[in-house]
Amino acid sequence: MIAIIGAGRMGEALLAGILDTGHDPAGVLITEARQERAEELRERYGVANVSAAEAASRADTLLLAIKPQDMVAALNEIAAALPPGRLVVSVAAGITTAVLEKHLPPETAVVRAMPNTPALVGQGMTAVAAGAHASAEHLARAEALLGSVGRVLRVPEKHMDAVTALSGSGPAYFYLVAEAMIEAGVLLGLPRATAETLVAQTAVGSAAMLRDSGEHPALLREAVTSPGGTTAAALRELERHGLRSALADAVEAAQRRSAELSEG
Ligand SMILES: NC(=O)C1=CN([C@@H]2O[C@H](COP(=O)(O)OP(=O)(O)OC[C@H]3O[C@@H](n4cnc5c(N)ncnc54)[C@H](O)[C@@H]3O)[C@@H](O)[C@H]2O)C=CC1
Ligand SMILES: O=C(O)[C@@H]1CCC=N1
Repeated sequence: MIAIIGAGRMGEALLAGILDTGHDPAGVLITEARQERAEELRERYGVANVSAAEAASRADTLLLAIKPQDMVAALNEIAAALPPGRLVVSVAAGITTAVLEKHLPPETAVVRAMPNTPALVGQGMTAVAAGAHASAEHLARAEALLGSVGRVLRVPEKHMDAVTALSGSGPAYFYLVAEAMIEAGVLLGLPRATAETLVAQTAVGSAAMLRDSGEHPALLREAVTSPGGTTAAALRELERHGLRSALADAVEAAQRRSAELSEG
């Protein structure tokens, strides 16, 4: 039995992805504080909403997808009812395995994970790091669960804030670029629906080449850039407006924020 504690945006992405892989909804519980949200998910996915204590006592694996600011309160509720031998996986930004362990019964196996919302469509990217009491079997169990909704990479825990900044928040950067490109297409006079289709499929195609061709992105970009052509004219403007340094500053800010969240 799996329990997802906190079924907001990330919790739902994981829930939907896990069910899509053929997991029986009867084997998944949710614990969601907002009643109307719990009801919506029950209707959509057929999963039951139970108290944190019931989730802790019935599920072998607890997946915590609540905000970092709500984490300690939720851990205290779970800790009171958690039998030995359970696996607790947290996807909260900035919450270290040490903090999780401190608020759970001694020796509890914890895994810190950082997924992203494309898990909803089975294309997630998750990084995992084991806590002090998580065995190889626990880590493998967390990897199998998160691997059902995309790719999984093991990282040292010290890299988790950087991972959060890059792949955890990363989808938002791509969506912002997509949004801006669609608006630019509309500015050029394209119908909005046309611009949306052009941008979405260009994103999908570019992402597939980036992942599957084995080529460095710089080479893929060069292949689009004809001498004296349109792409070179566009790229010069992107460089002039500081796209690279904007991204470097952005991921640094995200990493800092992730580190701040661990301070409570
Ligand atoms: N949204 C994203 O792209 C990603 C989010 N995360 C992490 O996932 C966590 C959740 O983020 P979001 O889904 O964006 O936030 P959200 O606000 O959409 O979801 C949090 C949910 O938890 C519920 N909740 C709060 N306290 C609770 C409690 N004690 N018991 C049961 N339910 C409770 C809230 O009602 C809400 O539905 C955060 O820790 C975030 O760092 C990690 C990776 C990506
Ligand atoms: O914005 C956030 O804090 C969460 C963590 C990574 C993506 N969303």
